[in-house]
Order: sequence, then C-alpha cells, then structure tokens
Amino acid sequence: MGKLYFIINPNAKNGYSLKVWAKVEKELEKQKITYEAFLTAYKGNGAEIAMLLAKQEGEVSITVVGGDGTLNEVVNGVISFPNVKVGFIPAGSGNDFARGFQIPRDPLHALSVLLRERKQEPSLTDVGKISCSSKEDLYFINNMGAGLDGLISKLANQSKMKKWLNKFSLGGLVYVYLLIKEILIFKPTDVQLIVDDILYDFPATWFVTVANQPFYGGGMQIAPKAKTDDGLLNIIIVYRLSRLKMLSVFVSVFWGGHVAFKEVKMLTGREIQIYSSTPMMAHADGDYFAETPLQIQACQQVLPIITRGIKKDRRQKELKNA
Ligand SMILES: Nc1ncnc2c1ncn2[C@@H]1O[C@H](COP(=O)(O)OP(=O)(O)OP(=O)(O)O)[C@@H](O)[C@H]1O
Repeated sequence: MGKLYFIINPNAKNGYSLKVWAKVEKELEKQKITYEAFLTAYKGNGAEIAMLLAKQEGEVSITVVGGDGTLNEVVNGVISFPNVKVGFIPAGSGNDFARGFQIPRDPLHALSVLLRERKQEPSLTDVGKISCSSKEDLYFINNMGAGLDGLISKLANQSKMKKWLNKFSLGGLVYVYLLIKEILIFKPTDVQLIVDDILYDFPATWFVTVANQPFYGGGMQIAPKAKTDDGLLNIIIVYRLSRLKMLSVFVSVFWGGHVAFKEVKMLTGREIQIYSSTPMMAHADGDYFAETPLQIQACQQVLPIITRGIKKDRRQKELKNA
C-alpha cells in the first residue's frame, strides 16, 4: 500500500476546502495514519505537484481535496504513471466527480471510504483525451463541451459574482444566471461531427458535450446512461431549436428529461472530431480549454481511482446478467 498524499486547493469554494481539510487532517492524526499534504499555490500547481509525486518508485496514492478543476489538474499530472491511484474528497462548488463516482459528500465519510478502498484493488476508469493544434493534449475525467457550455465555463470562471456567491454556498447560481443570459444572445453554429469514421451534420448547434459519466454542471444529468469503464464516450448534441425551447431543454437536464427532445441527439463513440462553421469555445471538466476544431479520444480503463462506485456498478450488472 503506497504512501498517502493529499493535494488541497485552498481556494476551492472560496476556502471551504480548508475547513474540509482541517476535519480530514484531524481524523488522519487521530487514526495515526502517515500522510503528506500539499496546498496548491496557483492554477496549474496541482498538476505539477502530482507529477513530481508520481515520479517516485512504487505505488503512490494521491487524493485531491477540492473541486473538479483541481482533480482535472491532478489527472493530467499523473495520467502516464500507472503506479498512481487517485482519490477525491469533495470540497468544491460543483463536485460532479463525486456524484458520478459515488464518493460521499461528507468529508469524514469520504475519508473512511478512501481509507477502506485504498487497501483493495483500485477501480480503473476511462478518461477522454482532447487534442487540438494550439495546445498540448488535455485529459478529462467528467466531461468536455463545445459551444454554449464552453462559453459559460469561461465566463463563470472569470466571474466575481461566483466568488461572492460561493461565500453563501450559492456559487452554482452563477451558471444559471449566465445560462439564461447567454441563451438570449448566443449564436448557434453549424457543426460537423465525425464519430468513429461516420460523418454527422448538425445545423444551428447550441452545444456538443462529450461525457464520461452522467453528471455535469453541478448535478445535471447530461448523459444519464454514461458508464465510466465501458471505453465509450457519450455525446450529446443540442441543435436547431428556439431560444425558448433551449430554456426548457436546460431545465429538463436536471433530471435527464432532455433526452426526449427531438433536437437533442445522443451518440456514443471512441474517436470524435468536432468541426464548426464558427469557432466554438470548449471546456474540459468545467474549465475553459480551447476552441474547435478538436479531436477527442476515449482511453479505456487507464486511470486507477480509489472509489467504491465502479465496482458496485459492475457487481450490480453481473447480478442482473446472472
Ligand atoms: N491555489 C490555486 N489558486 C488559483 N487557482 C487554483 C489553485 N488551485 C487550483 N486552482 C484552479 O482553480 C479552479 C477551480 O478549482 P476547483 O475546481 O478545485 O474549485 P471550485 O471551482 O470551487 O470547484 P468546482 O470545480 O467543483 O466548481 C481550477 O481550474 C483549478 O485548476
């Protein structure tokens, strides 16, 4: 069993992460568990710390205390090191990873699952790899999106209102506000997708989301059928619909009802190319990344993670098929 490392984003959810970490640290000391902790100092530092830790010989466990953005950094830092297992204690404002991988929201409960599960074989999760001409490849563990959601990620991350609302645990409202505002002015564009060598044309497209797990944007079920270890990415395309209907699609995403709209197309695939008539902004795990054109590839079961979620899902499937 490798040494336990923690990477904490002290700014996640406006410093709420430090309260979470204080609870976790107290419990680790109570249980006399050896660990080492690092606070990130700036954006991108989580990936650097994770990569340095990963370069050690033997098995290493790195647990993120923060939000999905810091987790994304750590995933990118360790992706080429199979000796690293990644854990997560949710302390951010969105926490979609925790939802999708069944990690408890309560810090001490999440820690007890982590301490138990790290003694077991890790679960292997798929991740997506995004390539484009202007930047290095970037991996995502939850989802990526191009179009309206990419634009909103960019605006939300720059927003002063999000910081202020986070003080009252209401940071998520910024996304709702930006979404309603942008729905009124956003200009949809024509999109061509190539999914596993098949070409699809989507006129007047609002967004294309590529998901590895069901949850997105702080609890919306964008891809209700997504599985994290099937080697497939779930693609959701929302196109050719009025601004008013776009609003109803958005509301219905909270319970996964958007799949019933004829303007919402669901596909699955391993290799996806996104082209658009005008460039679409894209995010990876909620952080703005680049613009279209983009290539996305599913990487099957490449990342060991410490969670009970995938194994529980698989056991249920095996029981159903027995
Ligand atoms: N010390 C730091 N200073 C500034 N930015 C940081 C730091 N550490 C991490 N980041 C970046 O801050 C962004 C947000 O972090 P994180 O996701 O952990 O918290 P959050 O926004 O509160 O939660 P969520 O992503 O779940 O909404 C990420 O893009 C991450 O890369």
